[in-house]
Amino acid sequence: MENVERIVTAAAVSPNEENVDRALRPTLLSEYVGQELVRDQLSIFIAAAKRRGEPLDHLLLFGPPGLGKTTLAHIVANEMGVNLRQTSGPVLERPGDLAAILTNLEKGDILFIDEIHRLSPVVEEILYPALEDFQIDIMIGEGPAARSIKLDLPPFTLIGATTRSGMLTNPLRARFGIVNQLQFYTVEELSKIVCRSAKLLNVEVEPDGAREIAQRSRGTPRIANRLLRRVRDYAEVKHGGVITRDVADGALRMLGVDAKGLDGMDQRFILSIIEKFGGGPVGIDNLAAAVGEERDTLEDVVEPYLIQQGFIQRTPRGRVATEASYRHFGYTQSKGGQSDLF
Ligand SMILES: Nc1ncnc2c1ncn2[C@@H]1O[C@H](COP(=O)(O)OP(=O)(O)OP(=O)(O)O)[C@@H](O)[C@H]1O
Ligand SMILES: [Mg+2]
Repeated sequence: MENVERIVTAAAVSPNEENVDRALRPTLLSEYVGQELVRDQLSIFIAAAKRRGEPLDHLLLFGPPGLGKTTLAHIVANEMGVNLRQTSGPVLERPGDLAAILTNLEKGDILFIDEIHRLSPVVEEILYPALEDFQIDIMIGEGPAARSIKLDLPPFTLIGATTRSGMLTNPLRARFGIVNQLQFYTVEELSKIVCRSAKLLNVEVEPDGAREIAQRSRGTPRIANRLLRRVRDYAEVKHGGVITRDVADGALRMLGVDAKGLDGMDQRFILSIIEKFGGGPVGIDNLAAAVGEERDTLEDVVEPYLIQQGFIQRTPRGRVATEASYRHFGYTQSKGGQSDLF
């Protein structure tokens, strides 16, 4: 099914947006806003690895889309002063695809594999000895003449990124020395990101305007940057270009993003639980059918923020709408899960 474009979807929606992403990407750890725990850890590990003249330990980054995994991988390469080779799980179809990349790495390089949970099992097999002993076994020739040879690789660092750490196999996960989970950003952190991006985009934004955008960005820098660009258009056409709180509010309202940053998909998701399934519990497959969206998208993109904000709960019997959901949509929750509009 085609994904309808959501204004607050966390995934990059177009190649053009990926270019903007790149332009707004911080390049140093000190410019990377928030994620303090991750930043503190990495700065120590990076300093130690550099002092020993060794590559950094293999690093796994996980968390919902748009929180800064790719950005962080590039920052690590930059801080280590090494090259970064970028690929992704679905692109590496055959063992040879990965072997070709591995044998071309230089000492200390970083190999960044995005969507690492989507590596095929045969490709993953090649990766194990590569990560552990910096060696790969490759097959040369075919049939009776086929033989396996061992190749030494230069020491390198793998950075794996995934939105679903639960889908990684245990042997793969065990080979990462550092595992970091990225968290949703606070409004203060997102305000900082909006102000920084505004400067880079040459847009004038008042502190209250930045805050208004931050509050409605679903805890996600990519969304904050996207909303900033849309609000900028609105400000230029209607208000001489300056983003004030009122301008941001007007623009976001027009775009259908509500006061909590929930967009049409979030709203449909929560309202289905309340209106079609009596508040839940309801299984994710039934919900996916009810809102016309794929299960994976709901689980990776829509749900994490709604859970973090306390709008829904995941229980063993299915999804449940919380009191906060009922309140947000103007319902009272009466006993027995029935709901009435005030
Ligand atoms: N900590 C941060 N500080 C400032 N800007 C950030 C930060 N994290 C992310 N960004 C901004 O958000 C954009 C999206 O981040 P990024 O592409 O790294 O996300 P991602 O986690 O790799 O997403 P995906 O799962 O979709 O690949 C970046 O272009 C960058 O401008
Ligand atoms: Mg990415």
